[in-house]
This record gives sequence, structure tokens and C-alpha cells, in this order.
Amino acid sequence: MELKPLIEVEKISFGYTRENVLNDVSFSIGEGEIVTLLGPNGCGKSTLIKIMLGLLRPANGGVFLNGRNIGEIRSKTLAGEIAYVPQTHRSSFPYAVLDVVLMGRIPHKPFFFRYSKTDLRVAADALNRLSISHLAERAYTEISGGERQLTLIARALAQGAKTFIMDEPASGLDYGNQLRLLDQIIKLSREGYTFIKSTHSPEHALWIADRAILIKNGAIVADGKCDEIITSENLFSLYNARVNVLNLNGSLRVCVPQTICGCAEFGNFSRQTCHSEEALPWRALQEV
Ligand SMILES: Nc1ncnc2c1ncn2[C@@H]1O[C@H](COP(=O)(O)OP(=O)(O)OP(=O)(O)O)[C@@H](O)[C@H]1O
Repeated sequence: MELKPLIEVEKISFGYTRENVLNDVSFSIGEGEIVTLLGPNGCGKSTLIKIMLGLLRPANGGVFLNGRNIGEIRSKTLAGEIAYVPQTHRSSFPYAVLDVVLMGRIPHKPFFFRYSKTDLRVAADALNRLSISHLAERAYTEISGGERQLTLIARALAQGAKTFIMDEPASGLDYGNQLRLLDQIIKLSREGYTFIKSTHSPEHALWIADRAILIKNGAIVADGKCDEIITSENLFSLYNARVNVLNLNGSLRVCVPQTICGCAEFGNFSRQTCHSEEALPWRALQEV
């Protein structure tokens, strides 16, 4: 089924200097999709995200939200539509975590305002949803990087926008919080939210995303369903790393490196199992 285009990126080129970082990048995002941007360090993911948010102006091309050029939409209006979770964020002011989350309500407020009971409830719900209510009174400057990341995601939720653009949202999170974040994204997507997120984990894309856009040297090299384009060959082309994409139980896909500890044979990747023919559990899995 063809999804209604929500965001259209048309022929974007951009360079910080004379050299282009992005070249002729085009794609569209449908309402309710979860789209993952994948690519090696420095390939242009964050730059593309900043252009999609109107924070950087492209040299050529444009970004359209529901047909309107993003550069012409007032920032307050845009904030009601799109919430941004940046890769890293530091604050010099020791705001309480609750206050940082409440800042997500500002686009809904007039110039002079006080937070209403509804704002407080929305912020408390967002903290609760991310399981960080216990941090509410802590200073944002005195919590860990992962806790800050969760706070920013809660702020994005409190903002009430239906589209989330997230730059490596799982990067600072511990393993449990990474999985809980993926879970939240799936739940919110079922409620009609749209997600565009960059990641360095092809597995995260395989597990939750509808679509992946693979970027290399500032250009799109593949765009399609995760199951179809997150392949061993494409991962090698992106990361210069040999990885098998395996099918678990016919539904879940996982990435398994072909070589760890110098053993090139598929499956022989732990010191214990090295050179042991019997101990190859991965043989039972089907290679994609
Ligand atoms: N403010 C800047 N000024 C000049 N060059 C920049 C600036 N920000 C990024 N770049 C360069 O632009 C290119 C793309 O950077 P970008 O941050 O978009 O990559 P990325 O794919 O998000 O990388 P990573 O996965 O490491 O976060 C890189 O070569 C980077 O060095």
C-alpha cells in the first residue's frame, strides 16, 4: 500500500566547505513509517537530519513537510509537527529533568505563560513512559549521558509532535534501555507516530524499522525494506566488515560477524568453539 508522503527530500546537496557532504539525495517518508538511516561515520546522516529539520540550508534541493517547504515553516509551527532528539546535548544550566521535559510544551504556549496542569501531566506521563520518573528532580547536568538521552526522548514525547527525527537515539543507552527504546518506538508507531532515525546498529533497523536508507559518501546507495537491503553484501560495502545476516525462526534477523578472534570460518567465533566442529550452533540458522 502506498503511504501518503509526509516528508519529501528532493535532490539535496550540501557542503560545509566547497566540498559536498551530501550529493543529490532524494527520498520520501510516509506517514506512520519507521525509517532508519544507516551508514558509516562521517557519511552525512547527521547533516541530512539537520537539513530535514531546517537547521541547515541545502545548497540545492529542498525538504517538504506535507508539501510545504520546511524553510518557510515557522519554527514554532514546525516544533508542533516534528520533535528532534539530537545525538549529544549538553546544558550549562542545572535545570531539573522535569523542567527539561516541560520545555517540550513550549511550542504550545503563548509568549508569556505558566505551565498548566495538563503540561505537568503530559511531562509526568512522558517520564513514566521512559521509566525515568525517579530522575524528575535531578539536575540535567548531573545525570549520565544515557539518562540525558532518555530525558530528551521524554521531552520529544511531551512536545506532542507526531513525527520524531532521532540522531542515534540508542547510542548512549545501556542494553536494557536500548531494547525498551525500540519497544517504545514500535508502540508509538502503532499509535500513528512517524520515526526517522539514524543508527549504527543494522540489527535495530532489522528489528523495528519498515525501511532502511543506506548512505555512503553522502549519497543514497540503497533504499528499501530492511529485510531486502540489509544484506551481508550491503553491510560489507557500507562498513567494510564481513557480517552474516541470519534468519532466526524465520522472523527475527540477526547480524553475526564472520570473523572474531581471527577465525574466518562461519560460526567459529568464540575462543571456546574455535576449531570445534560440533560446537557450531549457527549452522542451524539459515543464512540470508
Ligand atoms: N560543522 C561542520 N563543519 C565542517 N564539516 C563538518 C561539520 N559537521 C560535519 N562535518 C563533516 O561532514 C561530514 C558528514 O558529517 P556527519 O556528522 O553528517 O556524519 P554522520 O554520518 O552523522 O557521522 P557519525 O556516524 O560519525 O555521527 C563529515 O566528513 C564531517 O567531518
